[in-house]
Amino acid sequence: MTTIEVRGLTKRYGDDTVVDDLSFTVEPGQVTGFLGPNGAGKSTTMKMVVGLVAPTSGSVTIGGRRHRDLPAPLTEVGALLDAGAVHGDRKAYDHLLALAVSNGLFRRRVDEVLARTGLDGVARKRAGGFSLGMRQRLGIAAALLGDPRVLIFDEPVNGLDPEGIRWIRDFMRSLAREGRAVLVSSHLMSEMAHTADHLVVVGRGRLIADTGMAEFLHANGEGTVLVRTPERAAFARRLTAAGATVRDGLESSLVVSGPTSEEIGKLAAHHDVALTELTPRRASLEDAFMELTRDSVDYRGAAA
Ligand SMILES: Nc1ncnc2c1ncn2[C@@H]1O[C@H](COP(=O)(O)OP(=O)(O)OP(=O)(O)O)[C@@H](O)[C@H]1O
Repeated sequence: MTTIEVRGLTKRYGDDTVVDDLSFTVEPGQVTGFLGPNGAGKSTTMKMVVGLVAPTSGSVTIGGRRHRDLPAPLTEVGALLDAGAVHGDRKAYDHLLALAVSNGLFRRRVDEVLARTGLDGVARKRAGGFSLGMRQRLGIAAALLGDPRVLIFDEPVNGLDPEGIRWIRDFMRSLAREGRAVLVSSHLMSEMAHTADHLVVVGRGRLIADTGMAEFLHANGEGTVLVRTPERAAFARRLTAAGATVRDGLESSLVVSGPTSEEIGKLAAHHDVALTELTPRRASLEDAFMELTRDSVDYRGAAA
């Protein structure tokens, strides 16, 4: 199983430290969301993974080896870094064929990746006429040419319409289900909530959080239930006796974790307690992310 191991990774441009002693691991079989505000150093880190930028110090390895030591890099790691980087006058098929041939890959992979990304119908069309969504698919097709175990995508859904976003999300999930390690960057928490199993959050080049998605959701309120009742103290005791964890919420409410809202409703009915509110809470991920990165946003609007 191939992982990406980032250890003490640092990049300085002059006096600016844009990636600062970053360490994390991207595990196979899951989507790792790489999240941070604009300018946090995500793209620079991804470029260091694939050897396009040299680290000032620290290391990044793929399956234990640095990118420059991989004998056939495209068969180990595929990357979508900039979807615009395709010759506009080249046909999709020819673009992929040139990449395959120059990297010693089988020609049949071109047809395979075109089919997998749904581009077989436009393979003989010039990439210059492609929509942004189709250019993204072509970039993904190129990343998949060597059938690599590790894939990295830099802001793949930026600028796409809802259908394009849905397609990319589902596609990344299917790559992870095949046991590949998938690293995808975004500056939108809401995007990650739909896609990632694991989260690596950065701000000003530094690691802010490295956590499972489920843990992150739970820590930020997902799975709790807001309860209001005129018999607040008595019902809180009943809930605690039934094994729930109860804390005081705003405006005389109770925030209950453990049981579902249905179980809480049944417990109330059983003890003849009137409830005036019973609301399962959804975590506000965007709020949680803003809170996490509050001190590391470079340029904030005047209203913030
Ligand atoms: N070649 C370079 N020379 C000097 N500074 C650079 C260079 N490349 C990136 N930077 C700076 O490094 C910082 C991090 O940039 P980077 O693109 O890695 O961030 P990012 O998290 O991907 O942000 P975004 O979401 O805006 O792309 C920025 O302040 C950027 O201006």
